[in-house]
Amino acid sequence: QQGSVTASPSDSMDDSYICPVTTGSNTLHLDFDTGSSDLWVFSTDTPASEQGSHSLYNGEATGKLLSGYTWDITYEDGSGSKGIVYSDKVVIGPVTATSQAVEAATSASSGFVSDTSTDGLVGLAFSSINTVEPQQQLTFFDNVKSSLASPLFAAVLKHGKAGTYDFGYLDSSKYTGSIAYTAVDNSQGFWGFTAGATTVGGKSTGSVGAAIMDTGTTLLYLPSKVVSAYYAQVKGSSNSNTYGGYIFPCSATLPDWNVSIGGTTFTVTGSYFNYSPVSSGSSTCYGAMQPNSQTGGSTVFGDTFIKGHYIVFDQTQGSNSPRLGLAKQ
Ligand SMILES: CC[C@H](C)[C@H](NC(=O)C[C@H](O)[C@H](CC1CCCCC1)NC(=O)CCNC(=O)[C@H](Cc1ccccc1)NC(=O)N1CCC(N)CC1)C(=O)NCc1cnc(C)nc1N
Repeated sequence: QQGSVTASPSDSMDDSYICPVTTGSNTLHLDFDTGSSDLWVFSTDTPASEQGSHSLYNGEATGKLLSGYTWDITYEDGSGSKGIVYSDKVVIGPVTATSQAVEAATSASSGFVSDTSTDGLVGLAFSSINTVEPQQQLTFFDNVKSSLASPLFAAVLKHGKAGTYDFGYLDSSKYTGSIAYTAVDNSQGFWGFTAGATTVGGKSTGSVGAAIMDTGTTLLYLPSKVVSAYYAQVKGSSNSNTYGGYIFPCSATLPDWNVSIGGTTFTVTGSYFNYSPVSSGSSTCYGAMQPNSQTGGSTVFGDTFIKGHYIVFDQTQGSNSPRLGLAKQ
């Protein structure tokens, strides 16, 4: 099988990208996250006080309870959720997993409860970091990959408009030039890779090193040397304690940023580095490139990098030789 599902920005800042997913017989809007490996949803098992206006999965109606199984996840940004586990049919686009572990939330942190755009997450990192106990469960991709035309999925996210996640095939109409491949280190359960030399305005701004490709992270978090060299090219920028990161006048001209990955140079358009005003109506803006000290030291290529590129999460060389493919959209 193979197929594509629409991925829509959750808000005007491209904070995350949301896709319709049918779990059992209900369609929910879920955040596809290559930085975690649990598929969890708001459900009829979520306390009514926490259900908010979310669409709900009804495990009792369509799923098979995995008796005694639990899950409990905490994310980089301190948010989290936990609950019980069903096995059920999950359909993404035209791709079906017949017995997918659907993790029903019995509690979720306040950010999830109030974020009405998202009814849960589809974890697409490696199953080695799935949090279900007593027996770890497989991700949607791991469940379907042997039935896909090719064992791969592609993220085709866009700035301010709908893109897609494609499962099982490469779509040459969605990228230009050729795909550059680079080896993945999945020892920590992530789509880890090595990024190389960076330049801004023709000047070298240092090398990046080990990084992860994470659709579930909004911004681009890089070594401080690279970040400070970038903002040195942005008039009026500063690293603000007040706002916990680099800020600049919203009128500033933001230069493009270039990075070498898999022997090819990729560019993030300067305007993508304007995340948003620090508060509504302010003429001071917050940068979409920030130091990796904000992410516990991990260098994370989040949506700021991913949107505008064609990123292939690929196991065609075997599940022990995962790789990332990158191309320009
Ligand atoms: C099995 C755990 C799993 C691997 C887990 N993985 C992750 O945390 C990475 C994963 O991609 C998660 C997935 C998120 C979680 C929140 C909901 C949306 C998806 N990414 C992050 O936590 C990166 C930091 N957060 C973000 O980038 C969120 C994403 C978001 C978007 C829209 C709405 C709400 C949240 N963005 C914001 O909060 N924004 C508001 C602030 C603005 N400056 C940027 C945008 C982990 O590393 N946990 C270990 C961990 C635990 N505790 C801590 C403190 N750090 C940790 N790393």
